[in-house]
Amino acid sequence: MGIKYKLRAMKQVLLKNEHASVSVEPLNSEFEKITISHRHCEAEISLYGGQVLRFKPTGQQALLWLSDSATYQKEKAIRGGIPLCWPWFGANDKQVEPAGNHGFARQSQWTIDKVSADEQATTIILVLEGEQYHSLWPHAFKVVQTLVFGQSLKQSLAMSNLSTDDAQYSGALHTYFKVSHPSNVVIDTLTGVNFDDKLTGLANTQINRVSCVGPIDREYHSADVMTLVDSDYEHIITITSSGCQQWVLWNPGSELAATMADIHDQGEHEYVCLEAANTHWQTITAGTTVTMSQEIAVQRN
Ligand SMILES: O=P(O)(O)OC[C@H]1O[C@@H](O)[C@H](O)[C@@H](O)[C@@H]1O
Repeated sequence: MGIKYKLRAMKQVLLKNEHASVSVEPLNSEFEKITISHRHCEAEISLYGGQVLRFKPTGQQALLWLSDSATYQKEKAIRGGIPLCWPWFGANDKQVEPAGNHGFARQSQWTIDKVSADEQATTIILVLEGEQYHSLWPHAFKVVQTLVFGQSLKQSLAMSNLSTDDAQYSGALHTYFKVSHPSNVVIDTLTGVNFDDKLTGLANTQINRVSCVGPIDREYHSADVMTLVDSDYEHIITITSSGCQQWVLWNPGSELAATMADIHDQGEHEYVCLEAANTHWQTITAGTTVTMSQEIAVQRN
């Protein structure tokens, strides 16, 4: 089982120095959030899901979308920010019965391991660990998420298999990028890349510039650096991944979004998900650690 989680009754300052202040406070009666203020950025993280909710580099647009209708409730995932899809991505295709999308990490309480800040950034390290934690993933494990909030956001997920058997995982850093409108967004770095289209079930190659207007749900087989250019926000977001073999591009489009209670009215016109992912099963050999990571940086265009 995972570590028993104890909710703090009131706001607690975790760190305050000449560079940053970091505090943790109740988000509602069950959950807590960490708030970070640094000269280079403002950010928030929910300990439920270990999920970055907000990141705004100083002098720039907020980079992450968070639904106004997001639910903050056990056994539900928070819609927005950067949900952690782990230890499986999408539906768990090893199971006969549906297992629930995207694993259990985004529906688990994470704990704070370390907080530090210097002139360049605030670093937060969160941990999720357990054994027999989920019937579909019984392995003893420890996942360490390191978040470095500075002018950019660096995020890494180090997954340790502490059991004596090899384990398999798939996963994604499921980033909801806040955009002026998906039709204003260009991701030319996907042009020429092979993809699996989850809506048609067909494999294809991206010949022309991809449209980010939903419905779109594709797994692009590329580990290249991605650029997301938003003509109205007049900025370029650069996303660099490591330990990830795919980029998933997802926007539900209006028809599906209208059926999703946790997307506020017209919310699907405010984001594009571009997810650093391993959509196929990967092995974590017994006793070893593997890492998925990304860096998100923005510049004016
Ligand atoms: O609604 P969820 O479980 O957060 O998933 C959202 C989407 O996440 C994307 O990563 C998947 O490719 C989509 O198929 C899925 O619909």
